[in-house]
Amino acid sequence: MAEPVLRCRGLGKVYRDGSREVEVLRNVELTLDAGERLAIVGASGSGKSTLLNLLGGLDPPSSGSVEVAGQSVDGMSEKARCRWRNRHLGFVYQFHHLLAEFDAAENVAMPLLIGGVARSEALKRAGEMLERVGLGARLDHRPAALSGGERQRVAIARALVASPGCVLMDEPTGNLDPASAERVLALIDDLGREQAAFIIVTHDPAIAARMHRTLVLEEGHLVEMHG
Ligand SMILES: Nc1ncnc2c1ncn2[C@@H]1O[C@H](COP(=O)(O)OP(=O)(O)OP(=O)(O)O)[C@@H](O)[C@H]1O
Repeated sequence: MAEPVLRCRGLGKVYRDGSREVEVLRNVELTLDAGERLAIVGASGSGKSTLLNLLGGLDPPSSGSVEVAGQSVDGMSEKARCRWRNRHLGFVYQFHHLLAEFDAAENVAMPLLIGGVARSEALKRAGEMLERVGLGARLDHRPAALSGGERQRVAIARALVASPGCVLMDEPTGNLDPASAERVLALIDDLGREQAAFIIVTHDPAIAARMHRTLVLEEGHLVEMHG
């Protein structure tokens, strides 16, 4: 049987704020198969962003483990973790997090450059990816010269350019008008069919309905959504 793209076991997160402890995640179990598209929903403050940060190795869990492509992040050095993240994961955040001083093609090329691909090849592949997201005419525009929807499409191109097994998205359309949001979602449908598994955090039931499976975070537990 094929190995899952991502698996977490007994995942827990407690934030300590002075003498106060907030237990945000409790014993979260999740298995994501290749090509699977999963929505995570839950009330504001239920821990969705926290979970995504743990899954992406951006923040350490208080308990439990995360494995991506069969490899656990536990105990990795910072450098090894960055390499692991760059190789296996793509990220799309609510706010694009593009680098202001680089143009669209350079931003998209970044995961390839970090992964050791030569600059000319990286920029060529970035250009092809931007073409695919409908931004072939914007390669040399810096983020400030792009609309919100265009920036988000650049961020999606960047997340996918190195063909990661898994893409983590935190409210990727939360910040967009309905027409731009639809364009971004159509792109996720399209690109998702071809390659990566996706986990998308969303408040929007209509977006969740487009995924294969929806899980809800409730009182720290991740459970199947019913009805
Ligand atoms: N660094 C931190 N220190 C202390 N508490 C935190 C920290 N980060 C998040 N929290 C708390 O953890 C809980 C979960 O936050 P998180 O941002 O993961 O929720 P969310 O479901 O993504 O919310 P939203 O939908 O509003 O973005 C919240 O109660 C928040 O206040």
